[in-house]
Amino acid sequence: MTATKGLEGIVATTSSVSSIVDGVLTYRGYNIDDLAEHASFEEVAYLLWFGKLPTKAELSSLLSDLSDYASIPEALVSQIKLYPKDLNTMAALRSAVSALALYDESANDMSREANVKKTIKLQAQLPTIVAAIARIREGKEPIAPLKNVSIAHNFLYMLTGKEPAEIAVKALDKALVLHADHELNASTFAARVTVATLSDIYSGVTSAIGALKGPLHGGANEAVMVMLSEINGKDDVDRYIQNKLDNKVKIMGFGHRVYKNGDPRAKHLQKMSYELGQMNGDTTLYDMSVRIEELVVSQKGLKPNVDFYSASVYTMLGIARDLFTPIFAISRVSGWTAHILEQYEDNRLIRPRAEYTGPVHQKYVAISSRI
Ligand SMILES: CC(=O)SCCNC(=O)CCNC(=O)[C@H](O)C(C)(C)COP(=O)(O)OP(=O)(O)OC[C@H]1O[C@@H](n2cnc3c(N)ncnc32)[C@H](O)[C@@H]1OP(=O)(O)O
Ligand SMILES: O=C([O-])CC(=O)C(=O)O
Repeated sequence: MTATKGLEGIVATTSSVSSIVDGVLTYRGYNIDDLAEHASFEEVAYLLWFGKLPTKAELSSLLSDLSDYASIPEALVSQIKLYPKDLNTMAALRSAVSALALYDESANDMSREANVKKTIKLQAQLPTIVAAIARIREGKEPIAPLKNVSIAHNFLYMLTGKEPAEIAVKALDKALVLHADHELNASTFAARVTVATLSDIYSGVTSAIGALKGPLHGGANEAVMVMLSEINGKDDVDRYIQNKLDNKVKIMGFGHRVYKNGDPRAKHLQKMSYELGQMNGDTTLYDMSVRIEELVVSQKGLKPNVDFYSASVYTMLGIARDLFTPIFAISRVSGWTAHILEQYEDNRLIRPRAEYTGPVHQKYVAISSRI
């Protein structure tokens, strides 16, 4: 038995949810460029869950379910109020989603029907939970979700209590489309491993949130913003990046396990970053990002991934840095749950082997004789 570090190149499952072939990302066979240009996030979520684009009637029924399920239990709000104010938002989200299972009578009902309902509930409730965490940690009361608006619209509204600008809703909606699914990324794999034991959907999503939190995965978007805020304007980019590269420090938002010629989602976020900068009359973050890209591409041959330009996009939308990764979760829960449903459909326990590298033939030594 020989291990492959990080399971690189190992095909661990079959899936019909999304694919990456020759650098092209598709959801259920639809190219991400096409979806980013034309589809709403809710249409994409429907596509991921049910394998086809919704008709008008199907979409309107989904929107109505999402609206009906968007509130969260009062007891959960009370729990969030007990979290420390200087919380880590992803840790808070992980805890809150785990707790959500306690308030769902059907949490352990493993029928397809119950799991589809929980899928839609999780999608509806995650934005409400994230907005509640964001407000409560600032000492504010959470804001109840609006009825009959998109997830992007509702989330921005629940953060501030103000009607969001149409351009902000459109930008966030597109970002949600771009983040919705990504084949067997680490958090999706974590979700599939968890539910393959026939554990419940909340356990799967809680595992996934834990995996997404790390800076080598979803946490990189926040780390990109930390980097941008440490750089003193465009003229300071070269000094800062050179110093990191000379010291072999990774530049967050660059590189990818699967894409070696660039992440197809990055160009959409780059364009949004440019457009939002133009609209706000300040392209500093965009300009800095472009210069960072030039340096990292020329010196390391590494291209930006989905996390790189999303940092400047979210900042220009007025969103706090520590909400970037939770926003990733708001989108990716659509993909996680699509994979969980797929796993349940044709399940087998996921249990690979490890190549043992420790000592052998050890003899037990009584504690009195140990040194
Ligand atoms: C949504 C997402 O999850 S997208 C990914 C988000 N993560 C990041 O942006 C974090 C920064 N990037 C990385 O850490 C990596 O590129 C990963 C984790 C995304 C992919 O990692 P892997 O396929 O395991 O590549 P690995 O980390 O082994 O890197 C291979 C080589 O490239 C280098 N490298 C990889 N990424 C970077 C980077 N961002 N900056 C500088 N060097 C890098 C490594 O140092 C390593 O060099 P070495 O061979 O000289 O030691
Ligand atoms: O696929 C990966 O390894 C990481 C990624 O880009 C994602 O999850 O969107």
